[in-house]
Amino acid sequence: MRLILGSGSPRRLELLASIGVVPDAVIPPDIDETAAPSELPRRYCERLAREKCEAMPGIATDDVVLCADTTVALGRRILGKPADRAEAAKYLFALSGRRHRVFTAIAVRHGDRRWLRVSESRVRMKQLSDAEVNAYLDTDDWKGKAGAYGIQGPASAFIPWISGSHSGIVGLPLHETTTLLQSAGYPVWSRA
Ligand SMILES: Cc1cn([C@H]2C[C@H](O)[C@@H](COP(=O)(O)OP(=O)(O)OP(=O)(O)O)O2)c(=O)[nH]c1=O
Repeated sequence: MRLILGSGSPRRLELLASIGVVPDAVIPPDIDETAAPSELPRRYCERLAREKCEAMPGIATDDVVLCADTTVALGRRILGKPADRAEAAKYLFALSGRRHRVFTAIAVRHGDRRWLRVSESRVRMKQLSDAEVNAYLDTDDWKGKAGAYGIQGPASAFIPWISGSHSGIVGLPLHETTTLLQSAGYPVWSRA
C-alpha cells in the first residue's frame, strides 16, 4: 500500500513527517480554485479538497491518496492565497482587529472509497498598524498562504488567541488526518 500526498504544500509534508508519516510520492494537484458565485467558505473548502483528490493522475487501486485545502473565512468572504502584495495587504487590513475562521478539509481516497473531514478553527488578529503590515509584507512570508499569513511564522506575533487546531490552521489537522488514514487502512503509529 502506497501513500500519495496530493499536495505541493511544504507545510503539509512537514506536518505529516512530524507524526512519522512519509508519503511514497508527492503530487501537487492542478485544479481550478475559483469559488462558485455565493459559495460559502466551508463548502468551498470541502469541494476543493475533494476535487484535488479526484484530480490525481496514475493512482493504483491499492494507493491511499491524501489531499487537503485550507480556506480563511471572514464572515462569508473567502480569502484564498493572495495573487500579489497588494492583495495580501488588503487581506491583512481586512483581518486586522477581528476574528475569522480557518477551515482545513482533508480528503482521503482508497480504491472506490472516499473520506472527508473538516477542521474549523477561530483566530483573532490584533489591530495592525501600517508599519506592521508593511514589515510583514517585506518578509514575503505571506506568499502562497490562505488569508495572506502563516501562523507558524512571524505573523504569530499578531495572533493573541486561537480556538481549534493549530496544525489545522497551518494546513493539515493532524488528529483528523491520523483518523482518516487509519480508516483507509494506512498504518499510523503501528509501524515497526
Ligand atoms: C492560514 C494559514 C495557511 N497556510 C497555508 C497552508 C496551505 O499551504 C495554504 C493554503 O492553500 P491551499 O490551496 O490549501 O494549499 P496549497 O496550494 O499551498 O497546496 P496544495 O493545493 O498543493 O495542497 O496556506 C499556512 O501555512 N499557515 C497559515 O496560518
